[in-house]
Amino acid sequence: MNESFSVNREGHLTIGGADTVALAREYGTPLYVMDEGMIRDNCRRYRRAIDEFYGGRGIAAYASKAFSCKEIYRIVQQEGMGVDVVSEGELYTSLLAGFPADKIFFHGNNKSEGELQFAIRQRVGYIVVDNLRELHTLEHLLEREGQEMKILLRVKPGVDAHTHQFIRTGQIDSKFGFALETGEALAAARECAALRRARLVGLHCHIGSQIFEVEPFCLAARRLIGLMGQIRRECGLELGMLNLGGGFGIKYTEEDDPVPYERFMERVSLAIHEAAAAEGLPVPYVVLEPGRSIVGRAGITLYTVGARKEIPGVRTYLSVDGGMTDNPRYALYQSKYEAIVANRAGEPKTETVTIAGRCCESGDLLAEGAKVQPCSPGDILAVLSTGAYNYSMASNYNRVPRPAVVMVKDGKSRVVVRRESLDDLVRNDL
Ligand SMILES: Cc1ncc(COP(=O)(O)O)c(C=O)c1O
Ligand SMILES: N[C@@H](CCCC[NH3+])C(=O)O
Repeated sequence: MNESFSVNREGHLTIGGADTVALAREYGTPLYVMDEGMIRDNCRRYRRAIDEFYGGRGIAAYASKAFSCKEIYRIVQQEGMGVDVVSEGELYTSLLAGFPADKIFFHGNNKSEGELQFAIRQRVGYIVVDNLRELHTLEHLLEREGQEMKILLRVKPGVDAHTHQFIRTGQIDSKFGFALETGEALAAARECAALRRARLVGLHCHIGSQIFEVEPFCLAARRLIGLMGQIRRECGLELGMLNLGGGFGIKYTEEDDPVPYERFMERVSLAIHEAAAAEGLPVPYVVLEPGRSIVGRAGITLYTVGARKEIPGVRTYLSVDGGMTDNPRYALYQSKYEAIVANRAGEPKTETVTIAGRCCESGDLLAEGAKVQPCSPGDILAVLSTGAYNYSMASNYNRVPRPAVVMVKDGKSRVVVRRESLDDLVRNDL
C-alpha cells in the first residue's frame, strides 16, 4: 500500500480520501481511479530537484505515453512541466488541452511526413530525431513551410539497463536512435551542421523503463556529454541541452525498492557536472522525461469479482470484469501487482489466487500467486499501481469497452475520461 491509501471505518480501502467501494458503486467497474494530489506531488518533487541540483536550468517533461488524456496535460501544465509525446494522437490531445507547444518534445522512431508537418505547423518546441530519413524529411518540410525548428538527436548510448528486455532501449540492438559506439550519432550531428532549418540544440537518450539502478543513467549522461564535446570539436556545434529520458522505477510490490527520485537526481546531477567540467563544457540544460514515476502509483483499478474457480491442487482463479483489455502488462511482461479486496481491506490476506480477466484468452491474467483477503463473487477487487501504461495501453479486444477514468482529490471524485459505450465501439463501423 502507499501513502495515498487507508482503510476507513467500514473496512473499505480509500484512495485520496475517497471510499473505493462507493466509487465502484457510483461509477461502475472496471474503473480506473487516480489520486490527483499524488500526481501533483510527484511533479513537484521533480521540479524541486531540478531547482536544487541544476539551479532551475532544466525541466521535467511528463512522458504522456504513460497516461494520456486531456486532463493530465492540464494538470502537468499547471505544475510547470513540459511533455513528451510520441504520436500525432498524443500531440493533438495535448494541444487540445491547451498545452503550450513550445514545451513539447516530439518523439518516435518512425514519424510520418504528416505527423512532422503537423508538428511544424503547431510550432512544437523540439523534435527528437530518430534517424537520417526523418532528419532529411524534416529539413525538406521546414524549407517548404519556411520555418526553423529545434531538434535533438536520439542516441543509443550503449548502456544496458537491467529491466525487462521489451522495455530496454539504451543498447545497440534497439530500434530507437543513432548508435554512439559505431560513430553513427557523430555522423548524424555532422549532417545537422550542414542544415539550414533544423537546428541541432542537444542530445537525447532513454535507456529503458522501470529501472532501479542509478549508475546506468550516470553512465549514459557521461557518454552523451562526451559526445557533445566531440561534436563541438569536430562539427563546430555547441549543444546546450541534454535530455536523459525517463525510466525511473516505481514500487509495484514489496520486492521493488526504488531509490527516491531526489537521491537519484542528485547522483545523476553530480555525474553531469563532473562530465561537463571534464569536457570543458558548460553544464547543459537538463531535461528528464518521467512517465511511470509521475502517474504509476497514483492509479488503481477497481473490478467486480465474478466467477471463482478452485482447481484442487492446482490454483484458484478469481475472474474479474476487466483484464488484459484494461491492463495488458502481465500478458506482455509478467508484471507483478498487489491486489486488495476493497470491501474487506482491513482483514488479513489469507488467500492466494490467480486473478483472471474476462477475455477469450488463457493468458488474460492480471496476477498469479496474488495474496488477497478472502474473496467471493460481488466483492470489489482493487489492483494497485495501475496509473501508468494501463489506460494508455488499453484495447477493445473482444469488443470490451474501455473503463472510465476518475480523479480523486481530498475525498472528492470527478470523471476525466468517460466510460466507452457500446455505441462508441461501433462508431466507425460501416
Ligand atoms: C523516449 C522516452 N522518454 C520517456 C519515457 C518514459 O519512461 P518511464 O515511464 O519509464 O519514465 C519513455 C518510455 O519508456 C520513452 O520511450
Ligand atoms: N509500456 C511499458 C513501458 C514502455 C515505455 C515506453 N517506452 C510498460 O508498461 O512498462
